[in-house]
Amino acid sequence: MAELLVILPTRAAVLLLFFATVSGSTGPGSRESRGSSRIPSQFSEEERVAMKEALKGAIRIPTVSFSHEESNTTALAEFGEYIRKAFPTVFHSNLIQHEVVGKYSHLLTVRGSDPSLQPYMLMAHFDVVPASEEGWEVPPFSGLEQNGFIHGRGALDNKNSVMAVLQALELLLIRKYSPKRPFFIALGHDEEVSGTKGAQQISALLQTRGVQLAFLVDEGSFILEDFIPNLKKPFAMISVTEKGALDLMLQVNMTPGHSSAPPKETSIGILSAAVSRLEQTPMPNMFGNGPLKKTLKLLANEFSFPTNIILGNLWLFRPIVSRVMERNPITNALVRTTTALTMFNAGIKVNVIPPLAQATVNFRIHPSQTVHEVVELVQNIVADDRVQLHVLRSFEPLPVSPSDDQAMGYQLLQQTIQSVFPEVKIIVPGICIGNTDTRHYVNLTNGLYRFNPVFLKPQDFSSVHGINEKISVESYQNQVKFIFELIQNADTYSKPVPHQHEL
Ligand SMILES: CCCCCCCC/C=C\CCCCCCCC(=O)N[C@@H](CC(C)C)C(=O)O
Ligand SMILES: [Zn+2]
Ligand SMILES: [Zn+2]
Repeated sequence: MAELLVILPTRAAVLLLFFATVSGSTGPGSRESRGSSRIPSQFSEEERVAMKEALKGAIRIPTVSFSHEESNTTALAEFGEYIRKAFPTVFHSNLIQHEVVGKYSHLLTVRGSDPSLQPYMLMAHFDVVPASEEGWEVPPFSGLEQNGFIHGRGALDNKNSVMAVLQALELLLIRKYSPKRPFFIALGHDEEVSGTKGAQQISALLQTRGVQLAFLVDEGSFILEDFIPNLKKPFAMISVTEKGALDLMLQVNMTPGHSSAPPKETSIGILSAAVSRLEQTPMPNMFGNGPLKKTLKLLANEFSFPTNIILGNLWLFRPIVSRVMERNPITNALVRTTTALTMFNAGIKVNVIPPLAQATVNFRIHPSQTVHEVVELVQNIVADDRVQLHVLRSFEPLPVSPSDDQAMGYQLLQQTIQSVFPEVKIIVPGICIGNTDTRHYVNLTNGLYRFNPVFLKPQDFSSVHGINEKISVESYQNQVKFIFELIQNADTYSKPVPHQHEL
C-alpha cells in the first residue's frame, strides 16, 4: 500500500502527460493514421486462423485460482508474457499505456484523439477455476480444436473475452485506426476468488487519478437460447444489476464426551436441523421488484397466446408468473435471495460426542433486499440460540444501471448486437445471478453492464465451472468482431435528443 502511495503521483503525472500529447505522436496515432473513419469488420483467412490460435495458446496456460491464498502465480506471470507476444501492436503502441497492477492484473489506458470525451472500460479476467481431467472429452488445459470448437477451461469464462478485446484492438491498430474516445482495458487475475488483488486495486488506482467512466462492460450475461420453455428465439440479455452475496457460518459448540452415553441432542443434530430449516424455508419471493418486470414485458411479445397476454399484464397475473418462475433453479434465482448449503464440517472420531459443528451457507441476495435483512430472516428461521451466526463475507446487491434511450453503454451494446447479430431481435435488461468484478467499480460509473456477445444454451452454462467448457471458433470470431465494432461505435455515438414532454 505504501508503495502504491509513493508511486501514484508520478503515475498520475505520466498519465496526464499521456492524455495531453495526442498531436505530434508517431505510429498508429500519428497524422498519417486513418483517424476515426469507419473500418469494416472483415478479417482475412490468415487473421482468422491467428485469432483462434491465440485463444488456444491462452487456454493452455493454467492460470488457476485455487483460493484467496493460492493461485498458480507462475502461470499468471506467463500469461502476461503471452499477451505481450500475441498482441505486439497493442503493447508497442504509443496510444496505449500498459501497467501491471497487483502483480499480475493488467490495465491498458488507450488514448483517444478527443480527450474531452468521457472514457469507458472493457473488462475481463484470465484466472480460471480448477479443472481435473475427469469427465472431460479433451484435457482441460489442452486448448484442442475439435469439430469447430476450442475446448478448455476458460473458453467461456473468461479467456475468450480477454483475448477478444486485445485481438480486436490489435486488428484495429494494424489498420491504423485511432480511437476518438479514450478507454481502459482492465484484465483481472483473481476474479474467481473475489478480485481484491486485481480489479479492486485497478479501481483504487483509477479513483486516485480522478477517473470517472461513461460506462463499463464485463462478463455476466450472454445471448441466451433455450432458457425459457416455448421461447425458441435467442435473446440478448444485458445484465444491469447483480445480486449481492452473504457467506454465513453457522456454528454449534457442545461439551465433548463418550459416545456410549450421548446427550439428547449433539452439535451435529442441532446444526443439521437448523440448516434443514433454512433449506426448507426459501427467502421471500421478490418478484415484481427490480428490473425483471421490464425484462418480461419486453419478452412478452415473443410468446404466443396466452403467454403473451399473461406476461404483458403482470399487474393481474403476477402471482401465477412468480410461482412458475420458482419452479426452475435459474428463474428461481431471478426472483429471490437463494440459499445454498455448501459446506458442512463436524466430528472428530466415531466414539466422541462432537464438540463443534460448522456449516457454511452461501446466499445470493436479490437486488431489492439487503445483507442486514437476510441475516435477520436467517435468525428468525433458525430460531435457536445455540446456533451462532458468523458473517464470513458479504456485499450488497449492485445498483441498477440505466437501460433507457439516454443510457450510452446500454445503447451502444444494443446497437452493436443489432449489427453483428441481426438474427437476434430481442434485447432485454436482466439480473446477473452470479458475481463479477464489476462490483469493485461502482464508484467509477453508474453504467455497469455485463454482457458477453456469445450464444449460450443451458448445457453450455453447466460447462462454466463444470466439465467440457468450449467455444465454437465461429462464436469466438464473432466476439472479436463485436468488440471491433463496439470500439468504433463508441467513437461515433451521440446522445439522442430527449423527448419533449407536453405540459
Ligand atoms: C427470464 C430470463 C432467463 C435468464 C436466464 C439467465 C441465465 C444465466 C446466464 C448467465 C449467468 C452467468 C453468470 C456468470 C457470472 C458468474 C461468475 C462467477 O462465477 N463469479 C463468482 C465470483 C465470486 C466472488 C468468486 C461467483 O461465485 O459468483
Ligand atoms: Zn468469470
Ligand atoms: Zn467463473
